[in-house]
Amino acid sequence: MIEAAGLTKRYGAKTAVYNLSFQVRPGTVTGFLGPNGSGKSTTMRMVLGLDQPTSGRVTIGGHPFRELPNAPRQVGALLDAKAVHGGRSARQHLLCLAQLSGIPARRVDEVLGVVGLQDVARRRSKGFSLGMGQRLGIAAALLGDPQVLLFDEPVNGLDPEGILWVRNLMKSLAAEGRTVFVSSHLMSEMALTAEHLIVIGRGQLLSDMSVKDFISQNSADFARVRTPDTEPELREKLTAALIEAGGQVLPEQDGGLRVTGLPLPRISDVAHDVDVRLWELSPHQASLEEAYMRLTQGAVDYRSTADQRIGLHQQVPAGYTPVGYNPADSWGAQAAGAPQPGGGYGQPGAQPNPYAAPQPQAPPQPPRSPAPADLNKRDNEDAR
Ligand SMILES: Nc1ncnc2c1ncn2[C@@H]1O[C@H](COP(=O)(O)OP(=O)(O)OP(=O)(O)O)[C@@H](O)[C@H]1O
Repeated sequence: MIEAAGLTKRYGAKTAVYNLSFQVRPGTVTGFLGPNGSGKSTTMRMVLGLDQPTSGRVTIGGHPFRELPNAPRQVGALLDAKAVHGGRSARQHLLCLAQLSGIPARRVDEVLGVVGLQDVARRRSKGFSLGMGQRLGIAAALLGDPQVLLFDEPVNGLDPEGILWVRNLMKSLAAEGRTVFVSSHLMSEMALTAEHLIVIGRGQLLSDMSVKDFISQNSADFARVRTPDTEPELREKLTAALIEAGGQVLPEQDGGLRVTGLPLPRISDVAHDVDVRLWELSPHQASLEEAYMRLTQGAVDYRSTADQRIGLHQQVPAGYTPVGYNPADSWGAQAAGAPQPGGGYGQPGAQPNPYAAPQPQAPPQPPRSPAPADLNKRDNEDAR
């Protein structure tokens, strides 16, 4: 098990990870999701002892990585697939790693077979495609047959067949009882691969729950309604009547309406009562990708100016406390120098929120906006 409590990392003035607490359990694939720059790699580097936390603590099986006896046999990781000596062949690269960790050479051939690189094992890795490089990185992670595996964006550069292969590999490793922690910025991919999700934004925990719970909490049902395009006033009339009847109504880009809070028959009755004809009345479910984008939209560092114009830009609200694992119940409360675990911003004992101060370069923030119309394209296309 991987356990983080109050994990914080600052690089000078930049807070990359803030007060992060979570557990990654054996026997399941845990997806680690967040937009670009949200702190996934920094967190993984701290798990692996490659970066020292500014405060807080992270352990594997109860020990900080650097104190693990024979760490390469216990923990395998793919962090940067390009971190390979390009002049060496795939086999030589793995042999060097194996020798450093006292792993027998026959294991090198085994893992080359597992990742499907046996036929190119003697080719220099500098000629490898991005996907082949990812496979070599995965082979290196598997070398010590470890119980704990971390993969940072393992499907980067892989073709659909490669993506499916990684997905099945992660699941089979977890089914063998291993702890599998996989980062991605793609909700759709994680929904197919992981059973548990840890979502972060700007280094902070946004959500920590099973994929099943994430779906049921975030994939709200809604109705799509369209009135005749030729009579725009009917749309306005129906909107007012539906709101009057207790529904929430959002306009969609194609002229339709997204209605929540009213069952379909009631919407039909309301339309009939105000004498509005309908061209469409259909049930839908918000996609998982949309739910993820809504969750993280306040925590995206890099964004198209077009997105800003349509009001997608929000800050993580001050005082926001994610629902999830609270390490105050275990050893987290004792972590040396750790901020009060579980203390959200604005709570007693919490460190000052580094994100609460207005960002000087940030554009003016609109109030929390309804679901942006352009996200509705994936209606009824639940990623699962
Ligand atoms: N060595 C460093 N020095 C300064 N800032 C850093 C350093 N490493 C990371 N950061 C910053 O910390 C933040 C988190 O970066 P990190 O690479 O952990 O995010 P990420 O979620 O892995 O992003 P991506 O999905 O783009 O790989 C970013 O703003 C990044 O610029």
